[in-house]
Amino acid sequence: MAPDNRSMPPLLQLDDLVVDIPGRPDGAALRLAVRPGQCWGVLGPNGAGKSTLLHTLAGLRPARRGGLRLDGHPMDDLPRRRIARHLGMVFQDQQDGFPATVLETALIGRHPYLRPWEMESAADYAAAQDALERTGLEGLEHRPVSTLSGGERQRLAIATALTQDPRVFLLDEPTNHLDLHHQVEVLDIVRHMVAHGRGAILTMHDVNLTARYCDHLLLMYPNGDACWGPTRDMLIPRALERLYGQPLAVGQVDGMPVFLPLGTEREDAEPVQSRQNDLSTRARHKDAPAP
Ligand SMILES: Nc1ncnc2c1ncn2[C@@H]1O[C@H](COP(=O)(O)OP(=O)(O)OP(=O)(O)O)[C@@H](O)[C@H]1O
Repeated sequence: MAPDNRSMPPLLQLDDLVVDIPGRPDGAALRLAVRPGQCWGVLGPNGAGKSTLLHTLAGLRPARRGGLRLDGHPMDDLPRRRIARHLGMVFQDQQDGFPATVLETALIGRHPYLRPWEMESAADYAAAQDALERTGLEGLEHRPVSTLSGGERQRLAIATALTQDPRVFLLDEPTNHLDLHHQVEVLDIVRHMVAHGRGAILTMHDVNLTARYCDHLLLMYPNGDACWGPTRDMLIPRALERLYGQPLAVGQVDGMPVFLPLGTEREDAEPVQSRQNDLSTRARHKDAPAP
């Protein structure tokens, strides 16, 4: 049975945090806690403020109101190095700051643990190598990052965060640029880290993968509203339709809800309830034509 992590002290706590989205009135004050073993998915349409929230949680931009606590300590009181050991951020788009190889880039994850001018140790190299292997980048160690494909670059960003080994992973669209197999592989890695006592917050656009991998959801609406809670309580079709302004069909696969976007141009669009389909794998396999 999964441990009841509600009794564990939060790794990251949002105390009535209001994200500062330029030119917009105050949105909802977020009061939630990320505990060891929890994976939070942040869903919302383009421009709702998901990346801005993650940057705020990483301490890269100030909140408009409220505060953050790491392990119970106000983040404002903590030195940057301590924060960098606690929080690992993967950005939505990776920038090539300066020419570097794949291995050198993964090793950046060890910087919060090194003194100024200290060289990486054999253990640091081993951590980077292990992260590259876990993300399927072994063999590319000496390639310039500029030669990587979009998906390889995204996996390198995840590998760098794994090398950093933070307590909380802040991942801005971690499945960006990834094919289906690598999406699942990366989310399995996140799940593994979470199962080993880390916490994670992921912004995502794929509702179905989010529902499958995240045990908690935060829904961010474009008007600044937000709601959050355990995933099983949040997957309400009408709430998701309102979130995206998008009609959805709802089915089931292996006992999990599955949401499919419907065309918006149909005038005869039926209400959600009557569009529910049984997409269970057993039903599909039974009805599938013989190969
Ligand atoms: N530095 C800035 N100056 C002005 N506006 C900004 C700035 N940063 C973000 N914004 C605006 O804030 C809003 C929220 O942006 P954000 O990138 O957080 O949204 P998002 O939910 O992550 O979107 P997406 O799903 O498209 O990645 C957007 O309207 C964006 O244009």
